[in-house]
Amino acid sequence: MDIIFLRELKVETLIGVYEWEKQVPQTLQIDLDIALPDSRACATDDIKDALNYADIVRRIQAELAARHFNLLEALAEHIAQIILKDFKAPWAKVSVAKLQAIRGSRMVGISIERGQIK
Ligand SMILES: Nc1nc2c(c(=O)[nH]1)N=C([C@H](O)[C@@H](O)CO)CN2
Repeated sequence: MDIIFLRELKVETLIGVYEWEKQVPQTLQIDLDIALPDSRACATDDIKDALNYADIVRRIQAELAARHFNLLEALAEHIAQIILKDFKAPWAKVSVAKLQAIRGSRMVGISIERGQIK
C-alpha cells in the first residue's frame, strides 16, 4: 500500500470548548497519512494519476478558516471524512495537536484512523 504523508502542517483555526477559544484563533499542528487507491502515479509520473497533496492542504485550510469545533476529536473526524469521501482515499490517519495548551507539554492532541466502509 502506498501512503502520502504530511508532517507538521500549521493551520490557524477556532478550536476549543472555552468561550475565549471561540473568539481567538489558535495554531494547530496536523499530521496526515493517506493511503492511495492505486500506485499508478509511480509508473506514469503524471500528476493526473496522483492524489495531489496540495489540493488536500488547500481544502483543509479553507475548511478550518470557516469553522469552529469544540473538540480536536470532531475536527480530526471532519478532516478524515473529507479525505475519504472527497478525495476517495481508502484509509487515512489524521493527527491534530494544540501547541502549548497544557503547561509543561509541547503539544497535546488526538490521532484517529478511518477507512472506507465496504
Ligand atoms: N479530549 C479532549 N479534551 C479536551 C479538549 C479536546 O479537544 N479534546 N479541549 C480542551 C480545551 O479546549 C483546552 O484545550 C483549552 O486549553 C480541554 N480538553
